[in-house]
Amino acid sequence: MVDEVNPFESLQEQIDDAAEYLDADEGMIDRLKQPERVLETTLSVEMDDGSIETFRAYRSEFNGDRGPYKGGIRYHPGVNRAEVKALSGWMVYKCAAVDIPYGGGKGGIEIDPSEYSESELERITRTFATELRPLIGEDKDIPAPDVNTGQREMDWIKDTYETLEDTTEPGVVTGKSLDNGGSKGRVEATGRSVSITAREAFEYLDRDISEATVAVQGYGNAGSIGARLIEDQGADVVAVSDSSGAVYDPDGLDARAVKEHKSETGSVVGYEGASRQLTNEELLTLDVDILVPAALENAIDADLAEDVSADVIIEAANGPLTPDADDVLADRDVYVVPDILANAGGVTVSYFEWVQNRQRFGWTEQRVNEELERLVTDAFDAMTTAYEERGTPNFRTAMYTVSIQRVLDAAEKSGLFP
Ligand SMILES: NC(=O)C1=CN([C@@H]2O[C@H](COP(=O)(O)OP(=O)(O)OC[C@H]3O[C@@H](n4cnc5c(N)ncnc54)[C@H](OP(=O)(O)O)[C@@H]3O)[C@@H](O)[C@H]2O)C=CC1
Ligand SMILES: O=C(O)CCC(=O)C(=O)O
Repeated sequence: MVDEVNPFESLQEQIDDAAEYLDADEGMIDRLKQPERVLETTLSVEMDDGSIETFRAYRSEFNGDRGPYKGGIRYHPGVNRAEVKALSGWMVYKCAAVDIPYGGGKGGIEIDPSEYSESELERITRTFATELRPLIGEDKDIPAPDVNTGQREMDWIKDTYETLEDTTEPGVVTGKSLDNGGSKGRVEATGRSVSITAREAFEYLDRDISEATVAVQGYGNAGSIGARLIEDQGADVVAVSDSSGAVYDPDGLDARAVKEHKSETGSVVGYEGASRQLTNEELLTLDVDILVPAALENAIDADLAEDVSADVIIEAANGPLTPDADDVLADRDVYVVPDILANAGGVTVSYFEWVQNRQRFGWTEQRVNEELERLVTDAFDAMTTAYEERGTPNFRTAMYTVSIQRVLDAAEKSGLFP
């Protein structure tokens, strides 16, 4: 990872790059480059042995022009203020890309959750939810899962909020378990948009995805399901990795079997169907057709980008390429489907979950997946149209021009600046 690149500065650079193609007031663009507010707090929590431990925690509300703030909660030792600000900004432009009525937010706790028991994690999460209570609500700010959080944490947050508020408000968080008001298809949704956008990119380039080879960095929710759904289109997933290393087989791994192995042993490493192990760096530069970074920010910098051999990159992770890497890849004609579209399936089905919660009416999985397909392919078309008509250097800048214009239109038409 390239730690010295500040993801918040990357976000601002991405906005500036797109603004060059828009006829927008400079002040309006500056307004879209800063969060509206950031909560930074310390959680003090009792451990199982009776000691007290403290944790830094954050929630950034970036922009609410198009609707309530929306975005996940991350548990990771690398969480910090700049990262959370960047992630919340990316949410704004992601929700606008798929045209769902949300702004952007993101939160996190600086913690390695693998070092804590389930009961400690529950107390940590409930303490965070208590701190978040004044900010969140189904019309205000709606958290969801991100790295190292999932249904369990969302259920705890919902329960804490509803208890403190003495209400029933399932739409206060999304990504909940089905038993607690979650949506069918939410667990698979991020991987599903990864696979839909891979298919669309191959169609756009007039290539056959069933002939493609694929490497996936990160084998959690986004990466493992993305791999499985791309494999279902006939492609060969030849390499996958997690934080312990990578496994490789030129004839193709079995994405489901690797996931089972990881669930049983904690890592993809040691999967017996692989012909050999690789480092994460070797995986990122493998000679494959599709590369799917699905771990964390800054996985590929300009130097590494020179050695990337894939033709198409589908950004399942948020912010996996530095802006300099983007420039190198555009010069080398590597197509990058940007995070704000490729992984937008997660927040899109979160939106469907929120709609179902408000309607008190559950949708079938078929309906969820059809609506997801429609919103993601519409966004892909809007991106490629902007790419061709505006002549942007890459898909990312094209997608940002579409998203920023939508946010600007909402702000202007609401009479924000009479
Ligand atoms: N979950 C969601 O709905 C969404 C997630 N995303 C983004 O997708 C990315 C992954 O999130 P998600 O799948 O939810 O998270 P998970 O926690 O489910 O998985 C993260 C995966 O990344 C791996 N990883 C972490 N560090 C490295 C590293 N240095 N090298 C290789 N692999 C690494 C982890 O390995 P290990 O298992 O060993 O810890 C794990 O397999 C993030 O950028 C997130 O913001 C975007 C949209 C929605
Ligand atoms: O489902 C959501 O609301 C947000 C998911 C998320 O954090 C993301 O898209 O990065």
